Amino acid sequence: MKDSATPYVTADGRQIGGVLMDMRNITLRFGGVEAIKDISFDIREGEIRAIIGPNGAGKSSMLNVISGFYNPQEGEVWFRGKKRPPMKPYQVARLGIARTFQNIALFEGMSVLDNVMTGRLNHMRAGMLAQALWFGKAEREETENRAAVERIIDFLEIQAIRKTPVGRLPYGLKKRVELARALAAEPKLLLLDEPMAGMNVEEKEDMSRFILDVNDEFGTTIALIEHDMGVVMDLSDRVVVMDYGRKIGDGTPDEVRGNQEVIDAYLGVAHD
Ligand SMILES: Nc1ncnc2c1ncn2[C@@H]1O[C@H](COP(=O)(O)OP(=O)(O)OP(=O)(O)O)[C@@H](O)[C@H]1O
Repeated sequence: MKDSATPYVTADGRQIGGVLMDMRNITLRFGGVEAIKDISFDIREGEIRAIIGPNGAGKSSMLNVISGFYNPQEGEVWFRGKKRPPMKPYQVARLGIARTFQNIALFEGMSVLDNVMTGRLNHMRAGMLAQALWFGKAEREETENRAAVERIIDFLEIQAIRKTPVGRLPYGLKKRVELARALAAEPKLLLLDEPMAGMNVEEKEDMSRFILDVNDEFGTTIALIEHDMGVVMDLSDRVVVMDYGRKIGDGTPDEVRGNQEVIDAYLGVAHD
């Protein structure tokens, strides 16, 4: 089965490797509220992994633990075979974890190109003075960064709007620019917070295709939270189901669909 760490090839020919991220017995509290209760799951290299659950289940909290926004009171976060100590989000980003946000977080007055360039900040090493004087290493780095960003802009088919200020774009395209910016960081793990929220059917289809293409083309491991069940079941290799801060299901879309506790949670069956 796919729970062991043995690499395998999916039905559509994608390579799934060993464990990339391992969440072990995570508990997160806000005062008296236990948003996450002793949850363990892993994310494997090359996988598309979804976290689903009814409102208030703890999904955003979990994504925020993965991205370093919250540090859990209990449990361990392992990334690329190493236990990750409590960190700030920018330190987590440097480890190779990038994310998008539920409420788009772009610079509205800046062009698409400049927004995507901000995703490269972790790849800019030359000092400020060298950059200001524009020579040597700084110049090489700038050329490399521009080339990487242009590749992503082409890949996500946003060439036509590269000079447009983000504030003027329709919602679906802003979401795509946010994806581009996260990809510009060349992450090992890409976190998507409700990538389809607020989109129409056509925009959802486009976004689904881009998520699959990113995973396939760049081999990026993806973890996402999403409310649209059809999308989740179509895209994901495995799904974690949360309810009231607990994990109530974990497996392939088919396994999760057949899980009675999951069905009850979604139908709103009362808890004891
Ligand atoms: N910063 C916070 N302070 C206090 N309580 C919080 C905070 N963030 C989340 N919670 C609580 O933790 C629980 C889980 O919330 P969370 O937002 O993680 O759920 P969710 O599954 O993402 O919900 P939704 O689908 O509605 O976004 C809820 O009871 C929520 O009220």
